[in-house]
Amino acid sequence: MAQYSRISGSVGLITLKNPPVNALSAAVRQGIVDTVEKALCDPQVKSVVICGQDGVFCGGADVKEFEKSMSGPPLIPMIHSIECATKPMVAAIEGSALGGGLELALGCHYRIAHSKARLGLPEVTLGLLPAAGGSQRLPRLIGVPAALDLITTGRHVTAAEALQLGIVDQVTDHKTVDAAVKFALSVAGKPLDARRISTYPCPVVTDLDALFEDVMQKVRQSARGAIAPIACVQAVRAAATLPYTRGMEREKELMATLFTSGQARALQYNFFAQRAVGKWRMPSGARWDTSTPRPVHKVAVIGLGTMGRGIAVALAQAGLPVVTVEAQEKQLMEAKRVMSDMLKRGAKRRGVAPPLDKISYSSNIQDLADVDLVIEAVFEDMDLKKKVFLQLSAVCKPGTLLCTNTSGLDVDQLASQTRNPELVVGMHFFAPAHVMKLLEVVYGPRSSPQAVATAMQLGKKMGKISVAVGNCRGFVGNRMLKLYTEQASFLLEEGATPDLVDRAIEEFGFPMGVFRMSDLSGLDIGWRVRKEMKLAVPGQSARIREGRRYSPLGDLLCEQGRFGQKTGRGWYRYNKPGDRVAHSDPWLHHFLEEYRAQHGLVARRIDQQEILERCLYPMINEGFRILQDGIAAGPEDIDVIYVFGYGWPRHCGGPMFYASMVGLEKVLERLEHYYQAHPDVPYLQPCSLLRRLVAIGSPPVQKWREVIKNLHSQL
Ligand SMILES: CCCCCCC[C@H](O)CC(=O)SCCNC(=O)CCNC(=O)[C@H](O)C(C)(C)COP(=O)([O-])OP(=O)([O-])OC[C@H]1O[C@@H](n2cnc3c(N)ncnc32)[C@H](O)[C@@H]1OP(=O)([O-])[O-]
Repeated sequence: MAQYSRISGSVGLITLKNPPVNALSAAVRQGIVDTVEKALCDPQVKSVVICGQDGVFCGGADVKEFEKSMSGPPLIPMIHSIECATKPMVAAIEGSALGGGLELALGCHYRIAHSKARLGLPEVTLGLLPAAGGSQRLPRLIGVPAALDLITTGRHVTAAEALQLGIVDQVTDHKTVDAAVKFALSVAGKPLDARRISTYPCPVVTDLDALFEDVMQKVRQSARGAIAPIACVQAVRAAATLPYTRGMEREKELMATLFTSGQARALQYNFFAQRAVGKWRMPSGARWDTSTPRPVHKVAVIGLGTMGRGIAVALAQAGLPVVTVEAQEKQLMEAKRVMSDMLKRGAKRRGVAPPLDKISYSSNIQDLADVDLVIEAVFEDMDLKKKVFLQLSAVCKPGTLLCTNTSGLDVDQLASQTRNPELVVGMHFFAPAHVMKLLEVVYGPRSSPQAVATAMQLGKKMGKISVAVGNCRGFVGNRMLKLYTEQASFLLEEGATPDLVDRAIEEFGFPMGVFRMSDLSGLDIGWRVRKEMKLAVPGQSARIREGRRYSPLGDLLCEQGRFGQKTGRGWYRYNKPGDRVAHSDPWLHHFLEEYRAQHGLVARRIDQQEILERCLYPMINEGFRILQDGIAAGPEDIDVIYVFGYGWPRHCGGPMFYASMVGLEKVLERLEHYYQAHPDVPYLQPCSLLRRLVAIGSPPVQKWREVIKNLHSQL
């Protein structure tokens, strides 16, 4: 909807009304067409201001409409008619002007923005391009290099940057609509020919071919298989080389390919999934909107290894006072030096003062008496963590939330050490914790909804995408990852090499293959856990343990001191310890051959399809088990965890969305096939939820929650 009024005698005011972001739904587009016509026909009106209600200009096209057949007036002619208007049209931009919202503003003759507004063309993040003239108008307005940057990354710019780039004409700290009305009065009756961006020639670029070649190469590299960034470059190239109308035809053509692509569906699903995970619910029925978080004014981090340091830095960067505790004096001093550097670097990047005074350092746990929330990040050892929780329970004031950053240990066992188990939750950060977006908030059977709400809110304050999940070994992310890494080792036993497996995974779109990733994080971490579980026994190379297939390859490498990058040797060879460039290692290939000979294994040719199916489908199957067990509330939770914590390519949606794209029947059939071929790997057996979904006709991923709910109600 759009509302029309006349103010200050001669200014027509059009207000977009579609909360919460005034997206350009069919009704809003119709409203704009009608009110623009009204303003142009009103002889009293000399100029027009377009604004959005509730402090938001416009969040762009209504993405929810993309799934339906299009109705209402199309966007392109609507914006074109605004540009052609014979009365000055002024966009008053508050909050956001994104995508179609900015394209609408670019159709106006002038743009006034509030200093806190943010502008951008983020269509690429939804698998699209700015196809309401944005790819053709923006380069004409701000030049090709700047437009390429904005359109291919989708980044939002501040009003100040928008002014500097020439996207807006004026920035105000006052009421934007008032400033726009004043401006509209001042330009009434002035000629408009020079204000119609579509008539501008695109600013000349010397050596256009070299520029586009360079940008295309960079985009291809960072896109990791995503098609939208490439189409964005092609569209801007059309703006730089073709007249406007032909450029618009090219924009339309490119958009047509993207619009119906699986990647666009995946990215748009992911956009809504990110928002869905904020609306968490627990199996008890507790929910995000009925649980009130406790106030958190002061936080503590105990244990200053890599994770603890990153967490404390992220908290300080979010503006929270943090008390850090590390028992060993030497480690404490080293952490202080490293964390100060991290804070300074981060502040320099963001152009702010480093929040050094937010962090205090102590070696005495008694200093945690007055904090509201503690995040324990000591060594991943249950006995040690239990001791820490016992101490915390005695030291902290009543009501302090006690959180553990364990990556998979039983949160409930830790809770049982404390006076108030309902105040214990897991806060599983991902390394480096001040950079990675994901946070798994893990509730145990006794965690209170208030504790979950508090951890979720703290995650939000820290700029994390937080997902609430239930308590089980490895939670969601690591529980699924275990099968992925295990399958990769099995593939080596059967004839693959680390390079072959990694190439297939990286071509799929992961930033790093499974073995490169293992070398980066260190093979010794998993080895230590397996030794604790008595699964790994030094000197043993048996391939069946606890009645099922086991690959001792990782253990055998660790026994040789090959821990990955840090030792300069792992699944790959590095020029020196700590080096990051992985080289294929003839030693390893020879070692694999000997290993196969020792176990009577005959190497066979393994193709890319098998690598992907063997690595990804068992993970997906485990994802279905996680849903069936109620550990994750819906497929969106799993997908968000994988995209933001494990590098799953966003344009494939996440493992569960990907399964729905591939077809659940196919996933089921391949799992059955692999289970038959490897009956000693129990988790290859298709899970009953997957079978159930296939049996009822493979409903779309958005409907799975309903099926799961019915399944649970029948139990
Ligand atoms: C061939 C056809 C030709 C078509 C031509 C199209 C051309 C055009 O170039 C395409 C586009 O514009 S593509 C679009 C390009 N635009 C973008 O990519 C901008 C996407 N939006 C954003 O980045 C953020 O929402 C804002 C920064 C706007 C607000 O952030 P915030 O204040 O943290 O708020 P929040 O929590 O994020 O959202 C609140 C609620 O609004 C919902 N919703 C939001 N935008 C929506 C939309 N466009 N739509 C629908 N819904 C949208 C959101 O789901 C949530 O709903 P819930 O039910 O309450 O959960």
